[in-house]
Amino acid sequence: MVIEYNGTILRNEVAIQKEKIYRSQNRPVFMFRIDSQHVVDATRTGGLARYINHSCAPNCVAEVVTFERGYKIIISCVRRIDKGEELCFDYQFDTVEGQQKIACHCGAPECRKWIN
Ligand SMILES: C[S@@+](CC[C@H](N)C(=O)[O-])C[C@H]1O[C@@H](n2cnc3c(N)ncnc32)[C@H](O)[C@@H]1O
Repeated sequence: MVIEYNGTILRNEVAIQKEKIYRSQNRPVFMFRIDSQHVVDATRTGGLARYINHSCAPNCVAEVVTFERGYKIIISCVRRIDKGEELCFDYQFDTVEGQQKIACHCGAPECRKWIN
């Protein structure tokens, strides 16, 4: 394990409302989907893991671990990481029809060109 992605677990409906509020306040939004019903909101309560970028050839993986009392998002390395190397994982965003595409700048030879 490298780091835990901390934040507040929200139901979808609440997350949608919160996102609207953050955007109206010009805040960057940091959210991680854990399943079809829940999102971890790291915008106000999150730690450093929220700053981890996407890569199509990542050195880490994000896994959702389910407990009796909730969830944890664990970021683990998938290979040796050199000192000073940026941490990254594959966001595995779903492609949503009509949603604005985000160009990927990971720079990997196998880059898929888009994050979503
Ligand atoms: C959780 S934030 C990551 C931290 C962010 N780079 C920052 O400085 O706050 C996710 C956002 O970062 C940007 N991002 C992350 N990985 C990227 C990549 N490989 N290429 C382009 N943009 C990326 C996208 O705008 C994405 O929506």
